[in-house]
Amino acid sequence: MMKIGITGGIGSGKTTVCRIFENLGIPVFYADTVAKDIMVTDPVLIRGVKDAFGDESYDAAGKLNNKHIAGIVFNDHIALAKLNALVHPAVFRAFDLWMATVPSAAPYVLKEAALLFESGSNQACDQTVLVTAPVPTRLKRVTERDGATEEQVLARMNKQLNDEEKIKMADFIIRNDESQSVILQVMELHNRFTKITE
Ligand SMILES: CC(C)(COP(=O)(O)OP(=O)(O)OC[C@H]1O[C@@H](n2cnc3c(N)ncnc32)[C@H](O)[C@@H]1O)[C@@H](O)C(=O)NCCC(=O)NCCS
Ligand SMILES: Nc1ncnc2c1ncn2[C@@H]1O[C@H](COP(=O)(O)OP(=O)(O)OP(=O)(O)O)[C@@H](O)[C@H]1O
Repeated sequence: MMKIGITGGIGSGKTTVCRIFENLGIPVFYADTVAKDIMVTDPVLIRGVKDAFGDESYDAAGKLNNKHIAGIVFNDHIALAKLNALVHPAVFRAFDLWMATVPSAAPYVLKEAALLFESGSNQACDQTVLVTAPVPTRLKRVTERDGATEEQVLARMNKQLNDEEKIKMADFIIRNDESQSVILQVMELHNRFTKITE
């Protein structure tokens, strides 16, 4: 089964784009959502997170204290590397398990990940798609969506590769800058990927 990796910086709109592919019947693995899920369900990972960032990383009910962890890792690159080293291998394993559940009739699957290139996960994909949008647009989207400050969003942006670097690595680009139809761009790629697998 052909695997397409899809990525984009914070607020680029990759999840929005993936919802369109889902409406076309394409199975999508949301790595960021799965990461959040396993961080509260995988006992080995929970122990590792507590050891690295303190017991206050979880509340009494076992809910992840996102603010606490984000406050540490997006201000300290060594702490972020430690978190990534704990979470990313577990997400790779979850992806392999998910692949085994995909209906064989699906023409291809998408793996959506904020850190597709940074984590090396692109190497296990047949093709890659990058969703781009100008930085001011992305800042506006995320501050409105999450109620975050520009500084908080910039701190995350600075921990991700910039678009210039990712454009060089990606096979296809979807421009989500509101100047052209995203649906048409998705349809064009969908037709191309479907043809490859015919
Ligand atoms: C640090 C955490 C607790 C912050 O939680 P919070 O609810 O505030 O943010 P959320 O998970 O919704 O992420 C929002 C966006 O932040 C950016 N971001 C998240 N984690 C990272 C990271 N490790 N490096 C760079 N950017 C990141 C992405 O653009 C992501 O889509 C959480 O993001 C986390 O556990 N991250 C580690 C897992 C990870 O690497 N996820 C992303 C790729 S799989
Ligand atoms: N073309 C667009 N026009 C208007 N709003 C948009 C557009 N694309 C995305 N958005 C909005 O911008 C916000 C960010 O989009 P989305 O959550 O898809 O981005 P993302 O790349 O998945 O972000 P993150 O890395 O934070 O997970 C959302 O609130 C979404 O509804």
